[in-house]
Amino acid sequence: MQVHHSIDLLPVFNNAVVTIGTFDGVHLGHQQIIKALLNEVEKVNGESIIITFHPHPRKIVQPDTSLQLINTLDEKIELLEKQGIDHLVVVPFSPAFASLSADDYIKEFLIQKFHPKVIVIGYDHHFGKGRKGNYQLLEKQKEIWGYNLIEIPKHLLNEADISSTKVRKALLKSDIHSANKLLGYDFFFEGKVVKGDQLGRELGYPTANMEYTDPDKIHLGEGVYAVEVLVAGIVKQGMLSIGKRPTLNDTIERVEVNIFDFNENLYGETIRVIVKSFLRPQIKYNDLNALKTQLHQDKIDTLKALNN
Ligand SMILES: Cc1cc2nc3c(=O)[nH]c(=O)nc-3n(C[C@H](O)[C@H](O)[C@H](O)COP(=O)(O)O)c2cc1C
Ligand SMILES: Nc1ncnc2c1ncn2[C@@H]1O[C@H](COP(=O)(O)OP(=O)(O)O)[C@@H](O)[C@H]1O
Repeated sequence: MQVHHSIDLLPVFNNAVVTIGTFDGVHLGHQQIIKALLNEVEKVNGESIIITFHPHPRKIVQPDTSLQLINTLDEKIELLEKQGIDHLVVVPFSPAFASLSADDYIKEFLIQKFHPKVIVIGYDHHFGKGRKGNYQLLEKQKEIWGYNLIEIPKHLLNEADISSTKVRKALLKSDIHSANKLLGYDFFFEGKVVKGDQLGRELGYPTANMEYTDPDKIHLGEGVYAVEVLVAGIVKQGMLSIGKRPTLNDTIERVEVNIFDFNENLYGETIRVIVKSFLRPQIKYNDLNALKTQLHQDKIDTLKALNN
């Protein structure tokens, strides 16, 4: 997959089959759209192109809203790469781009930059200033510009009943089971390992405390989870805790992971956590000994969850 970060340096595409969208999550619904796209590509012997935007359009149009995205841009690139797309065009979304009228968006952007043979689009897709452009407008102009228009049928999108909003809601309420089912892969996030209170090692369970590396990445809800951890390219098993450490009367939410069969210094490293299943909520224990007993049980439960 070729990734293009500028719309002024695009190659000349051969029978471009394009689809446009945010694709946050690259969930099962998105994967259906991509299948439809690849199907058309085969028919016209063309090249598959996904057009996406960065930063997220909402950040430009409504600058005050805080975003909680399922994927960072790098994660999205990685996930789309696996779908077998030829080109990903990451359009730098700017106020100037946002102010293109729907007609100009079609003419100056879609036609001039891509000369599409086929446009594959969801029934609810909107584009151009004030989100005025839609499927009907593309339909009206298809003879003028000579593209074929394929609508992703409503039932295909609705039947699966999958949306990025649903995935976000599930993640926020710690429902990793539903989130992973909707995504069609296991949710993951990355963080830089920072210093904690150095208490973990005393308990016998050292935990790498993580700081999110991307400010727009969604924060998984509180709880204890069975996970896999990717450390320098190697997958390890472990248990993740997200919470305010009620036992210690802490007030800051910590994201920390104890990696099994591992004993190395990770400070400053970036690690990836792949979240497999929810074990339990955060609990306030009477003392550290009770917490330690629970951590022992969590490890047993994690191994059971990961290895069955
Ligand atoms: C799997 C796991 C589960 C945890 N569950 C709880 C919990 O239920 N309640 C709590 O107060 N702290 C919980 N913790 C957090 C511990 O209190 C924390 O790891 C310990 O205080 C060490 O902190 P440190 O990394 O800053 O040294 C959990 C940690 C892990 C790794
Ligand atoms: N099995 C392990 N799991 C997680 N971190 C480990 C492990 N073994 C060694 N470490 C290292 O020890 C640190 C965690 O120890 P801990 O006593 O909890 O300190 P802190 O409170 O600073 O996180 C990690 O940041 C990492 O550098």
